Amino acid sequence: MAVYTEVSDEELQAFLREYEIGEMLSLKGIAEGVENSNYVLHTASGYYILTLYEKRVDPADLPFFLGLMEHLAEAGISCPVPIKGRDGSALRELCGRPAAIISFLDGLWPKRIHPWHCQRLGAALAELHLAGESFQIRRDNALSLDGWRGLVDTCEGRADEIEPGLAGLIRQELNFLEANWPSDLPEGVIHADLFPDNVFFVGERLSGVIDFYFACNDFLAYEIAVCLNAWCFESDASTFNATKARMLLQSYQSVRPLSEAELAALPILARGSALRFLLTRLYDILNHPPGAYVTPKDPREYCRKLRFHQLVKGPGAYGLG
Ligand SMILES: Nc1ncnc2c1ncn2[C@@H]1O[C@H](COP(=O)(O)OP(=O)(O)O)[C@@H](O)[C@H]1O
Ligand SMILES: N[C@@H](CCOP(=O)(O)O)C(=O)O
Repeated sequence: MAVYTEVSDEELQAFLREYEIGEMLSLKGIAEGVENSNYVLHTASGYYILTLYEKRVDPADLPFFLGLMEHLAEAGISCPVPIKGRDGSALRELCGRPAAIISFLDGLWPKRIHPWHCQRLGAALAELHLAGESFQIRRDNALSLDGWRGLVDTCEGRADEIEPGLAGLIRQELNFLEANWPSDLPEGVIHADLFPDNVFFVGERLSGVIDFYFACNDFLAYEIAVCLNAWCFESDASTFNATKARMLLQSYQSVRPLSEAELAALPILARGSALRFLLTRLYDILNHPPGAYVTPKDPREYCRKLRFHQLVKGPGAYGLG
């Protein structure tokens, strides 16, 4: 359950006086999510999402996240739009936390992934990458190579509690990635957490993308690798579904063709992406406060995905060629 901060009726009413979105009708906490406190807010003018940004979000990054959503929505990407108050600002404070209201997106995230989901995702991702080209603010990816080293240093002492041999796996993989990580691929704004729970569908139409709170500048092809991991494995997390990957890659390339260098880099980018989610999940499970509402995600899923990519010889393994 992701409601860390409770909001009283009085606090909410005072907060809403800063907006022109009508009288408050109801406020309901949202159980899903990990990072922030999210509520569905119903007012006389419709439904919205109220987010209170919790301690893992650096307030200095919020203008990037909110500005990006506004920029992408203006460019025609279906994503939440930050709602501005009477003073023209979308970012203010509630219950001692930075807080914002964003528009509500219709749709449901897919619990079971079919190849057609991956096809819709590929084109939407490429459109997002193109729309991000003209966004002026920059945010480096704190969860790329440098960040991974910090997480390995913090976690490796207790990693074998989760799976025997895990400490060795992550140390060796980090060494490999540090020696081989590409340096000259096309960069741009990426969502960086484009998992199925952040992509909504209405029927077979992709209705929108949410949760831009990891967005940053990085290799565009790294984002594709994140999606290959999050969308294209079967539920055992070891069996890779090359049909889903082909649908994703072909559809992406129908909007933004990938260079030879980007295609050749996919296996190492997929290894890096697997290590990134392995490490953040490992950190979260090792530092999970007893009794906390949020259920930590399983890092071992990403060990299995990493082991798959370690055996990959080239991009053909992802359904191409
Ligand atoms: N703009 C939105 N429209 C509709 N539902 C949303 C929207 N933003 C968030 N949600 C709901 O809130 C849940 C958690 O949001 P998310 O941004 O993923 O949280 P967190 O960043 O804490 O992980 C989502 O799974 C979805 O159900
Ligand atoms: N997608 C990450 C966790 C981040 O959670 P989200 O609810 O903010 O998408 C993972 O699966 O490890």
